[in-house]
Amino acid sequence: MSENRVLELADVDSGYGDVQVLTDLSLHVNENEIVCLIGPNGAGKSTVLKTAFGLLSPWTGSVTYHGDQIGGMAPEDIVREGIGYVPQTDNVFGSLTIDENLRMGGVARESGLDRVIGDLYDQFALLDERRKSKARTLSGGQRQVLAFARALVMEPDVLLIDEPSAGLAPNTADEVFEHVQAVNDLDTAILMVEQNAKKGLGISDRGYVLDQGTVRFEDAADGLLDNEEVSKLYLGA
Ligand SMILES: Nc1ncnc2c1ncn2[C@@H]1O[C@H](COP(=O)(O)OP(=O)(O)OP(=O)(O)O)[C@@H](O)[C@H]1O
Repeated sequence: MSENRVLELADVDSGYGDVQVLTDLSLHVNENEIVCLIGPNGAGKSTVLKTAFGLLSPWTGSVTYHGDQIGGMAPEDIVREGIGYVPQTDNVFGSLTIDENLRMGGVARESGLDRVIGDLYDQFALLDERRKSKARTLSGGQRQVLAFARALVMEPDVLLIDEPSAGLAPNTADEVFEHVQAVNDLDTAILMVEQNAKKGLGISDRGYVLDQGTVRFEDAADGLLDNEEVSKLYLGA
């Protein structure tokens, strides 16, 4: 294996209760990559992130982080290992200030909290300016940025992001995608679920098309964008 795999799901079956959603699903994220998961509603994209983050245990198959098994570990332990997760909704505490939200993101840190939060304020000026404001006063796009920053307080090697552009106006979504790229530029690999497949792939290195709980296509992002079958079936072309 030439590349350095941060996260890998291999031959995973997973689901809710006795309802199977993922079937024999395999995908991976290499160091410093942005990988985009696309596919129709209900394909199982969010379920992949939940299985990688320990919110669901794989029924069969393996989930590995830097080659170590993490399948079945609890989310609080997975966070300590170095995986961050930004869910699609309810990803910040509206009644807490921006600063309090960031500190909550670091409760599992043993040291260095002030240093890392200082670095995040340097990176995200809009958060720095509003430190003492309640998170509920932020716009949808700003809230999304706070959710990224909160997950970054643990300095993860890989960040799982569920539909960062959901519910945002196109211009705001573009700004959020720029922040995703900025996070990646600082050496955090990203596995992102995105409904806006063209834009999501547009900022990604590689992508996977999920349908009915399994991978139908995988390729470089440009390759998926240029693939006629993928375009016709999944990109609305
Ligand atoms: N908590 C749950 N309990 C039972 N079934 C669930 C649960 N969450 C999701 N599902 C089902 O799992 C399947 C896959 O859902 P998932 O949210 O992973 O799809 P998705 O590809 O992310 O779709 P969307 O774009 O609509 O979010 C769907 O049929 C959904 O109804």
